[in-house]
Amino acid sequence: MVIEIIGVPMDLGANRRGTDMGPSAIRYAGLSKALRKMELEVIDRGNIEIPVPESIKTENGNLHFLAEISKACEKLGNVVGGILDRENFPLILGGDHSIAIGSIMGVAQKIPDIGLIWFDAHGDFNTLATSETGNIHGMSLAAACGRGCSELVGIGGFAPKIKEKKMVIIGVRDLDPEEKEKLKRSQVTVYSMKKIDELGIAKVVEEAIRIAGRDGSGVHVSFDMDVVDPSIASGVGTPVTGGLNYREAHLALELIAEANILKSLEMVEVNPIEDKGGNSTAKLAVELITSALGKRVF
Ligand SMILES: NC(=[NH2+])NCCC[C@H](N)C(=O)O
Ligand SMILES: [Mn+2]
Ligand SMILES: [Mn+2]
Repeated sequence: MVIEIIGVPMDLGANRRGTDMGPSAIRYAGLSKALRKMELEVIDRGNIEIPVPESIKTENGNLHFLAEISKACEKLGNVVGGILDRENFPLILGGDHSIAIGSIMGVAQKIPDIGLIWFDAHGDFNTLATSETGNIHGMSLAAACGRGCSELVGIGGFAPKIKEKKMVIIGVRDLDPEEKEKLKRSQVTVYSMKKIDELGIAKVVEEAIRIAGRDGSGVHVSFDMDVVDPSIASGVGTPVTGGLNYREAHLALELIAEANILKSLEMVEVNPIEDKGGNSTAKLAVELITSALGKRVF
């Protein structure tokens, strides 16, 4: 399998600077080398250009950097589509989670009935009406469902990107009040940390694979590093205690690899500025990517 890496140095969707350095941090942690060691062929396509230099504030009403994020997402979607056209595997490095709108545009365009497994401490199910921050990284899942403003929802010229029935969120523990109500009324399946405590991560992932991977069309995995507990993933912009432990995170991705359903993968929200020890979060991201791509303990 040929893995094509594409970085998205984006932090305009978050309230804290630093996730724009995520792609560098993950590359520096040895991503290509780790993949080549698994005998995968790797092509690094570099980064998507973000249309705004870091210090310029062009805040757009209550949706910060809407135009810039939409533009970058559209570009990303086209690059991801191209990778799939070449029958290669898109590995997308974030960047804050707003970029998922672009990744999902690209995969859904090429694989119309694709499912989605979204690992996150958050729901990212806000719209302008419910967001308390105006940050687009808290709205990207909603946008993929066709909920929210047309500039986000309509990226790539089609909506919704994926049917809610084929979307699963794993690891949630921090929802805004109205976001929670909206998510409850949606058809998205949500496995909160409580559910993981009760059922165990293996059972949860097995069910997620069944729901998102139904009809054999494959899944896109969007992995927000803040789903992992901050004690081992400190380098994220919006940490929340009570997350997945080291083995739970690996097992989840090992099971997805074993199910042979993964069509594309994105790792987002790595923020090396916040990291508490030697780029450890990016190193963990590299390890988790290898698990998702089939590395086995035994
Ligand atoms: N991808 C993320 N880390 N999202 C965090 C979102 C936090 C909060 N719910 C918001 O709307 O701003
Ligand atoms: Mn997220
Ligand atoms: Mn999150």
